[in-house]
Amino acid sequence: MIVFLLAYFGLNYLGQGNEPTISYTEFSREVGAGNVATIYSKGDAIQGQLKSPRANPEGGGTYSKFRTQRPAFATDKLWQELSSHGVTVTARPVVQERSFLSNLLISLIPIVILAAVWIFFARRIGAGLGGAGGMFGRKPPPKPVGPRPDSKRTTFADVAGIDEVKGELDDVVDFLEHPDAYRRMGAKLPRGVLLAGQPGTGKTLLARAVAGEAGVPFFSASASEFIEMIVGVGASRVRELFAEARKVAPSIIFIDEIDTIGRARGSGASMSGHDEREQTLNQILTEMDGFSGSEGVIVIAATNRADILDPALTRPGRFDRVVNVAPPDRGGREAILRIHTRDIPLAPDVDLPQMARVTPGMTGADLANLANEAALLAVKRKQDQVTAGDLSEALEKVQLGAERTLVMPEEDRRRTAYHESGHALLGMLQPGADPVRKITIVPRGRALGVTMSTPEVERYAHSEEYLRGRIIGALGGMAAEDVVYGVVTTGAENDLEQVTNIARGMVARWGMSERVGRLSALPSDAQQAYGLAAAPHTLDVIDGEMRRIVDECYEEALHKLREHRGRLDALAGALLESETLEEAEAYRIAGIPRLAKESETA
Ligand SMILES: Nc1ncnc2c1ncn2[C@@H]1O[C@H](COP(=O)(O)OP(=O)(O)OP(=O)(O)O)[C@@H](O)[C@H]1O
Ligand SMILES: [Zn+2]
Repeated sequence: MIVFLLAYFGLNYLGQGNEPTISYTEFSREVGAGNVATIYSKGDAIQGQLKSPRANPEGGGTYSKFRTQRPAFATDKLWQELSSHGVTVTARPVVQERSFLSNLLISLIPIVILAAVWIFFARRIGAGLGGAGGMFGRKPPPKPVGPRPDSKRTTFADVAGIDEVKGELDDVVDFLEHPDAYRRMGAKLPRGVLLAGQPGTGKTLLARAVAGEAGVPFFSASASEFIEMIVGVGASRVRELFAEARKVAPSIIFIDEIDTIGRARGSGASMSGHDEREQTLNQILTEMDGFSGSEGVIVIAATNRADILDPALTRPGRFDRVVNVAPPDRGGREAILRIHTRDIPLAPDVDLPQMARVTPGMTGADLANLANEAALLAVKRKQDQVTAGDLSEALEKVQLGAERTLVMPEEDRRRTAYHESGHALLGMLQPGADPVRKITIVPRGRALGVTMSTPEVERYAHSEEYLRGRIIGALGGMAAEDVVYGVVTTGAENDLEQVTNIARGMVARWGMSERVGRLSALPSDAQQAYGLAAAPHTLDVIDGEMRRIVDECYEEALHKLREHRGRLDALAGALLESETLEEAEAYRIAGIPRLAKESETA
């Protein structure tokens, strides 16, 4: 672009000033002699070109280009004379006696106009007409990727290691397959499904597989595409996208990176582009609200920042189903490796279970990449099979090339395994506590691991003993690190938040502290509105009581974990091995009978 500009400017500027200025008389003589081919005039200034060159009056050589000035007294006879001698007259402004700068500016004008027109049309074409508006990196509007005969369609068989997630999408598939059956029953269907999970966990793949399973067209767009555009276009593209999808319903619309337009308003949005974002988001919401619910268009959106999404997005009737897509555990990684080595001839020494063992933390995309790198190595070495050596070399390469640490350091895994085992073990030991459903050290979101326990039946009132049990369980992670390593890490932030909330409730809201008494000691918002606030002295007492409860619970947690150290080690070891333990397995490994059943009736 720069090169083009200079060349254009240079030509224009250097092209003048060479020609001599001749007298008007001489000019008339040349006209009379029939030797003038062309003239340009502006006002009284004339530039022209002779048919055959003349000797230069101002110096040596000859000239054929010239300039002259028409005297004010020249009459219109000139015109007659010119025409009678067949002179081609072109009237047009001539650049003359201008500064370097104004010449430059004038030279730029046509380019600026051209560029503006160019951009305008490129965008128009790209935005609306389905043409090739690729000049500015814009993608053409999404075309449905339906079941095409030439390409293999993606199905659930192509997705591995995230079986629970597939299960959650089964009914979406069923609905897309038999929309009429649902319609007849008057059943309302999910309109939007939000897939939340870190990059590379297979969200796009999953959405594609839902379409493939149901055999319906798949429209895919990335939310960031919408806001790259000039204002107003994002929303109209959304409108088109939905119109297209409705035409061929049942169908799926997939919107990747929904967080780029769906982040909560006012959360770090830049000033520019803000409107466009909001308009586009509103258009999506409007389209979804406009669904009658039985049209058969399902919107699947993906994000790796579910935490920053505008709550408007997850309201009922919109993306009201949120499905978390976590990275795979060991078994899952093995299954994914199998899928991605389906078409690769493997040498007998390849041990996929072992590969799965040494790749904790890797996502499906990482593993697909790993398999491909190994195949590339084998080709380079002219082997006809991929060997275990290729795979481990590929692993090294993939890890070196990655920006983030793909494989969690063993040190962190061990610590996480103990942390989660601490939560779980105390949950299992505590009479009356909610049963432990699942323990995992597969990181999700910002958590390095998760221990889930949910009540068998919904409880509406909690005893003091139950609440203390919850606090002890929540402190269990920290306590386990304390017992095993003698130091604690930052991994317990969330746990402490929970602990604090429960303790505050016990002391200040539920009358479970002798010293504070049966007072609602921390005013609710409503009470504050009436000017009711706790006395400073009361706040001190509350603080002291909360500390006392939490300290007592922590002592008990430490005590119990020391007492049951063997169980703690067993759980942590099993977690390191398989990364995820389901309820029955967890209780078996800890050697604890499930107590939950009896206590639930209490
Ligand atoms: N669970 C899985 N099973 C099989 N292959 C997987 C799985 N997860 C990811 N992959 C492989 O990784 C590729 C990339 O995954 P995909 O694009 O679906 O991830 P994503 O979660 O949508 O990532 P992003 O957030 O970066 O868009 C897939 O095309 C597939 O080859
Ligand atoms: Zn924890």
